[in-house]
Amino acid sequence: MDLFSLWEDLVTYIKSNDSEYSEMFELHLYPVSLSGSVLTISTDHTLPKYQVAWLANVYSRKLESYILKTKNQQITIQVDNYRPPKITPNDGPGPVSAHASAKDMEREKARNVVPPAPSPAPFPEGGIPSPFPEGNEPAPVMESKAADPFPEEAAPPDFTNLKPKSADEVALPSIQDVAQGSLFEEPKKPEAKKAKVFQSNPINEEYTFETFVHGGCNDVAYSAALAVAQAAVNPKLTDTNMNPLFIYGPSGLGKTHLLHAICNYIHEYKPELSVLFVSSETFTNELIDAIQRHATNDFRQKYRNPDFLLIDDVQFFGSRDSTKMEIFNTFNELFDKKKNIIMTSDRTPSDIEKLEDRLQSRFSSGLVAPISPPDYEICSIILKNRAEKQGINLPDEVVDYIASHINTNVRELEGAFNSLVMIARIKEKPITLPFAMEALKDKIPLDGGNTLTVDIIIDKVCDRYGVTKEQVLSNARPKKYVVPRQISMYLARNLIPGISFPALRDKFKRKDHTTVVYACERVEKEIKRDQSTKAVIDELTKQLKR
Ligand SMILES: Nc1ncnc2c1ncn2[C@@H]1O[C@H](COP(=O)(O)OP(=O)(O)OP(=O)(O)O)[C@@H](O)[C@H]1O
Repeated sequence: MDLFSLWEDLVTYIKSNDSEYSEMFELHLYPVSLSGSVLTISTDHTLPKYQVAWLANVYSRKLESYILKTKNQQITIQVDNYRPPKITPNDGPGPVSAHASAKDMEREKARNVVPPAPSPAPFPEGGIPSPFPEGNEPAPVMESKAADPFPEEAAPPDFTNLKPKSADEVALPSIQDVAQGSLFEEPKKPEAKKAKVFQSNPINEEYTFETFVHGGCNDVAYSAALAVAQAAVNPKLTDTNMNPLFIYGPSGLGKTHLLHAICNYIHEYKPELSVLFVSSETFTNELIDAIQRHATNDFRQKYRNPDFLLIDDVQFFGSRDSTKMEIFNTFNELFDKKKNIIMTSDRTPSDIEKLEDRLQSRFSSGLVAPISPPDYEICSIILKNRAEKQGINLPDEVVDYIASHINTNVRELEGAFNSLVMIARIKEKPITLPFAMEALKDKIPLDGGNTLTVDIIIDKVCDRYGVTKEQVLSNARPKKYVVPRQISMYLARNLIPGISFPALRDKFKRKDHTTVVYACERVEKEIKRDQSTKAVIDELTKQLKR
């Protein structure tokens, strides 16, 4: 395998699988060397460090696993963030390991803040042609061991294998700008932590950026959350395009984890900032309480002053006028004061029917970042991390078995892992594949289980209500069709992990996905209001999950 055939292969892969990254790849990246099992990629100096970190920490892993799968070779990708010239020869960005932790990257940054100065060409003679126009080439980054504050870090990239290659021989892939313009600079931990400023919801210290496993399904949300937290530490990095940050996706995929991670990060690096983290329910309840006690000033004092307001599950915001008005005013005031607002929801702002238009547009005015169900790789890493943390010996075949069957909801994945560990402890048995299959048979049917589909759900509901599928899928308005139609929509949305409203719109042959949103909310309300509806839904759910 040589450098350029590997590179071309990666380019083809990126173009066909992640075409949205193509532009950035083409403009900013090029292969530098393939030395042993290390592929070094360089970025030009215009690529923000934040995106370099994303490339090094998120996307490289995906490329590595692609190489492993297709070429059966364990390659590590290093990203050399090529920066403009430096005044002193003592500083310079070393390669960012594809597996570097956030802390590693931060240390790397510390060596990288020096103004430009004229200096020699970036590559040794006979090396790869510079991607920069002649005369505009940035100078090389000089490393000096004596002055290196982090001598244990990896050596600079190996340029010895470089062969000349003209730019048009290499189609350059690019990485999409997932969190625009966030330059990544060194946060410094304060010497002594000040008093904790968190209010309301307690923060789980385990939920950090380090413990969040990220990849293609969640990297936009992860990167944006990290960027927001980093901007708190270094306000120069603040990107107003990301305020508010709105993270959405189905249940159990780590949205709340990311909110905790932001709080933990700020608390670690900038504890003097005030961070208020609440659920939408807390917000609504406190508002109602404040109105009843004639204490709305206290409420406003609390909610309109924090540097960061994080609100979880905003789809549950109440629909009272007073709540809507208060959210609107709180939002506007924080926004005007350039304070940060981060929200999560199980759907996009425009899909939250109860929200009036002006709130929907406020919530959508920053970055709306999706989280999708995890893929097999992410699930495997999460399982391995859990097992390692608890000192459990989880054989690879068990990891494979669980990750390939439960890979749509991390909460369920964790539940399966916890049950398995618990049963093994109670029975005092080692965890083997047959043991795991038996222990998890409620969660993973031994026959492999039928994958639940919208059609199966509709059939089951039709049986229950004595109507036909055609009637459910028609536009007929009699109640005897509307009820099973709405219940089918509700069950499909809740039992098929990751299914989106637009996908349900198509399955149910509706013109507009808001019909599905409305149906789900309607059924949710009915379940709360009416015990017999709840019983029917519970029964159908049980049958469908069998
Ligand atoms: N990518 C991930 N890496 C590590 N742990 C994760 C990841 N995604 C989710 N988890 C874990 O899964 C569990 C559920 O996550 P979380 O509560 O953040 O989900 P959520 O999207 O907020 O769900 P809901 O919408 O139901 O509130 C948590 O224990 C969380 O730490």
